[in-house]
Amino acid sequence: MYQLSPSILAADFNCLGEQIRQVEEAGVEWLHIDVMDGAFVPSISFGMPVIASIRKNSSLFFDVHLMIEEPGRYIEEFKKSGADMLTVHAEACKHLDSTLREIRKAGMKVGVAINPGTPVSQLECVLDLVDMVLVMTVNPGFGGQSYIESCTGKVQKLRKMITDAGLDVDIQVDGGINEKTIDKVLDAGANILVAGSAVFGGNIGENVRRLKERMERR
Ligand SMILES: O=C(CO)[C@H](O)[C@H](O)COP(=O)(O)O
Ligand SMILES: [Co+2]
Repeated sequence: MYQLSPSILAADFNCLGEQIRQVEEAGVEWLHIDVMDGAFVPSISFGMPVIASIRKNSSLFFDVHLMIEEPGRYIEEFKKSGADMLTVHAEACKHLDSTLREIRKAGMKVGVAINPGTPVSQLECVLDLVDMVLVMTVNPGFGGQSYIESCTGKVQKLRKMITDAGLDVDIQVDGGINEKTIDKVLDAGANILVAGSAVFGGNIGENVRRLKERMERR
């Protein structure tokens, strides 16, 4: 299964509902929602009230990327706001195993993310608890950054780890994904692609069509 998950961090918040409607109309099924706390990452974005508000008018799969310290504190609140999946950073959880189990128990899909400086070996003990691993391909905190080349090898390694373990886990990549970088991440084994600037910069429908076309060739 391949999915394009547009990151609303790059959307125009003055007409957020309308822009989400446009990606939905262009045939996207997932929406990437970046929550930042100003502690785990330098920047602050938005939280549950915004998610609850956009939930009212969208049936997209809400893929919520939590760039917050100790996200285990807010699992129920994110569930109530309408999240379908919570992805937490391995670096942000003191008790990663129990946080991942709690997300599952709350009835959501489970994701774990790693920063560019974190090796994939760190995930070995939790791979069987997750539906998806998010390999950050930029340092988290801001949209519009350039893809970090060393992350391609991490995706390859992770795909091998998952296959060798006989598991069915999605690999998401996030940061600097565009028409120039899309083929190498797909070749490396990623199947869920986040794109912010490459979707919301310019003609949304046309951007989605071009990126999806590259994924559908696989
Ligand atoms: O998690 C993120 C930043 O921390 C965003 O999802 C990411 O930056 C997407 O933006 P772009 O496609 O413009 O790089
Ligand atoms: Co993100």
